[in-house]
Amino acid sequence: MTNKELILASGSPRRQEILADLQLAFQVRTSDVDETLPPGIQPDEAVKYLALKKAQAVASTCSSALVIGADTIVVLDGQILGKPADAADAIRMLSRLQGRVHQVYTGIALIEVEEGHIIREITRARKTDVWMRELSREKMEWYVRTGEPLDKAGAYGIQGYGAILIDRIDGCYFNVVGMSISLLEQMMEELGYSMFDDFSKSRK
Ligand SMILES: Cc1cn([C@H]2C[C@H](O)[C@@H](COP(=O)(O)OP(=O)(O)OP(=O)(O)O)O2)c(=O)[nH]c1=O
Repeated sequence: MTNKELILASGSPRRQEILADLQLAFQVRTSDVDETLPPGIQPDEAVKYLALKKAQAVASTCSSALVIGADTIVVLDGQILGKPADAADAIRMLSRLQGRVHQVYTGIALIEVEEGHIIREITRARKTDVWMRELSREKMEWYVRTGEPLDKAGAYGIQGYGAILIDRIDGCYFNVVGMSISLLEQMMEELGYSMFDDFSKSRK
């Protein structure tokens, strides 16, 4: 058992739901980091870079904690697609993704803080291949009208109405939603913790 707090440094409702569904005791603390990427950075490095930035911004305000940061991007033909700027941008993104396979990368950063100091920090990234089916203009317009695409990388959410757009995936489903549970547990184990032994609500 640990006396550390588990802190999710993310405003993403999807990431909060992932941890809540696992019955973990955690707090949410967000920061406002600049998400500009260094030019030419590779996708797996990009998501680790941003996940770490988000986690570091929150870790610097903690006294005794394990802080989780994460970042998700969609990559098509090697080009990074972030969140759409507006509905027209969402249609543009979906037009490019439909009928094709793309990659979703999510980076996770885990930072251990003790007595207000960062002791250890690790970052990992995972990739999932996602096949989106062919979509008519009407289908894309309907989907964008649901409002779902606007706050999501690649303009879709596999966990919502977006499920009807996706034919199949190769890799971790939770990695597409915003954070791979198995990768997070693996990272916790690397630091000598376990989600369920240390942060399960039933153990508090
Ligand atoms: C591809 C895909 C992305 N997404 C979401 C996950 C992330 O919330 C979002 C990518 O944006 P991120 O910048 O990774 O995260 P965020 O801005 O929502 O939250 P924060 O920066 O505070 O951590 O896209 C889905 O919910 N479903 C999907 O299928």
